[in-house]
Amino acid sequence: MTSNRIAYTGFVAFVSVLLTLVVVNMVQRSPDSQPADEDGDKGGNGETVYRLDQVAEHDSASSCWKVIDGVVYDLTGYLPSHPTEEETFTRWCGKEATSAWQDKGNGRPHSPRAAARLESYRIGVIEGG
Ligand code: HEM
Repeated sequence: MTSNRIAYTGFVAFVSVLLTLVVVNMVQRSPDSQPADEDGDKGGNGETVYRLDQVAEHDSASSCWKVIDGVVYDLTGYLPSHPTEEETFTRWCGKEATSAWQDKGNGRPHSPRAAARLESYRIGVIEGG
């Protein structure tokens, strides 16, 4: 009787551990089951992949996304800090802005300090980019 009970307890413990492992495995394997931001799809490396038409919806000072070198940045929060008149910065919101970033519209590249700033606004990559 006692050995039966021990066997039963052992069996229940075994099944519990097994179930826990199965559940943990399922949760780890399905990052896609979490909703992606703004309709973006999760790419292979876990970064959100956006299409240009999704970026194009964020074309104003109230929501300003730009694509630079295939990377998507949400620069809404940076806008007030940019050291030019607002329009210089906002005219590129919602757009592919690599060339504007590279030459500032005046032929001069941004500084390494500016490039470091940029990285903190990264939200994903562009589809096929
Ligand atoms: C993509 C469109 C952009 C345009 C057209 C643009 C243009 C300019 C212009 C005209 C200046 C001032 C003049 C000069 O320094 O030569 C400037 C300076 C600056 N911009 Fe931008 N900018 C853009 C995006 C950005 C972004 C995304 C950041 C950072 C997140 C940034 C950070 C800075 C900083 C820190 C400066 C001061 C000078 C420097 O460090 O290079 N800019 N930008």
